[in-house]
Amino acid sequence: MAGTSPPRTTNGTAIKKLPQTTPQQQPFLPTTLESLLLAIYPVILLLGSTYSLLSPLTRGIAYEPTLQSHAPHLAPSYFARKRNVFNLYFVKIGWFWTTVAVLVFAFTHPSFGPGLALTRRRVNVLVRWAGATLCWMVTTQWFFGPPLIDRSFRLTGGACEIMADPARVEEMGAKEEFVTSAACKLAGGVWKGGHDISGHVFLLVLGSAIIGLEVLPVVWKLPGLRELRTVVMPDGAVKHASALSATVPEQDRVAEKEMKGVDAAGSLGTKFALAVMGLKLWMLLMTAVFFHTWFEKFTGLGVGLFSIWMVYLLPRAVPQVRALTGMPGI
Ligand SMILES: CCCCCCCCCCCCCCCC(=O)SCCNC(=O)CCNC(=O)[C@H](O)C(C)(C)COP(=O)(O)O
Ligand SMILES: Nc1ncnc2c1ncn2[C@@H]1O[C@H](COP(=O)(O)O)[C@@H](OP(=O)(O)O)[C@H]1O
Repeated sequence: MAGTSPPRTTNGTAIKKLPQTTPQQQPFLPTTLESLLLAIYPVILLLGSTYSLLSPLTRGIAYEPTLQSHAPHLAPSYFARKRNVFNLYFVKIGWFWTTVAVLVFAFTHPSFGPGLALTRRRVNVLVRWAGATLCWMVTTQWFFGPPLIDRSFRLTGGACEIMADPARVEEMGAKEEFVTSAACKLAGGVWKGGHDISGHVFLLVLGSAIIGLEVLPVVWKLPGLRELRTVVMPDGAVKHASALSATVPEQDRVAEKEMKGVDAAGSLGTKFALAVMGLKLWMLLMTAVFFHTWFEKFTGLGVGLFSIWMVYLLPRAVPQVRALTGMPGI
C-alpha cells in the first residue's frame, strides 16, 4: 500500500515478506531452527555420559551416589573436582552470571534503544528475566518451603541421614530443618536415598538457553529465529511473528543509520554474553562427564527446558502474557 512503511526488525531493516498463509507451526512449539539449537542440550548430555561410560579415564573409577561424583581423591580430571575454580565462581553462582550477561547485552546493544534508556524492549527483557528467575528460585532455592528439587528428592524416598537416627534428631531438636539438602549438609548429614534432579544441569541449561534466546534472534538474522516464529494474535488468528513487527510503534524502531557499522556479534556486550553462554555449555559437558547418573541429568534437562518453554514459548500462544514479556528481536 502506498505511503505505509514495510514491517521492520529490531535493527530497523525491512523484514522478508512471508507467504500470507496460516503457519503450519504450532505457536507454543519452537521453529525447526530453534529445535535444532535446543537439541544441543540432549546431545551434550548424551555425549558426556557416553564418554564417561567408555573412557578409560573414568570407567574404572568407582562412582559415589551420595556425592554425585567420584571420590575426591580419585578425581580423574581437574574438572571432576567439585572445588574447581569454574564450579566455585561460575556455576555455583550461575544465576548471577546469567543476570549480568543478559543485562549487559540488553543495556549495550543499540537495537534495544539509545544509551541506558528504559525502553519497551528493555522492560520486556527484564520481565522475561524475572520469569526465568522465578523458575530458578522455585526449582533450586525456595518454593513455599523447600525448593522443588529437594521436595522431589524427599517424595522419591530420600532423607537426611541424620534423620535415620531418631536419637540424633531428638538431640538436634530441629527435625523440620532437614527437609532441604542445604540444611542437611550444614548439620553434617548425608542427603541420600531419593532421586536427585541435577541442579547443575538445570541451572546451566536454563542460563545458557536464556542468553542464546535473547542474543541470537537479535544478532543472527535468520528467519528461523525471527520471522518464522508463530504467534497467536490478539484476535485469535495464528500468524508468523513478522505480523507483530508491523505493530511495533514507530518510536521503538531503531533508525537504520544508528545500526550502521554495528557488526552482528560485534558489540562488547554481545561478545561477553556469548562467552558466558559458551562457558556454561562447557561446564554442562563437564557435569555430563563427571557427575550424576544419566537419569538425574535428564530430569535436570527436563526441568530446564520446561522453564524455557514457560518463559519463551508459552507467550507466543497467549497474547495477554506476550503483552508483558514481548519477544526477543521484535
Ligand atoms: C552498561 C551496562 C549496564 C549493565 C548493568 C549490569 C549490572 C550488573 C548487576 C548485576 C546484578 C546481579 C544481581 C543478580 C542477583 C542474583 O541472581 S545473585 C544470586 C546468585 N546466586 C546464584 O547464582 C546461585 C546459583 N546456585 C544454585 O542455584 C545452586 O547452587 C545449584 C548450582 C543449582 C545447585 O547447588 P548445589 O550446591 O549443587 O546443591
Ligand atoms: N561441572 C561440575 N564441576 C564441579 N562440580 C560439579 C559439577 N557439576 C556438578 N557438580 C557437583 O556435584 C554435586 C551435585 O550437583 P547438582 O545436584 O547441583 O547437579 C554438587 O556437589 P556439592 O553440592 O557437594 O557442591 C556439585 O557441586
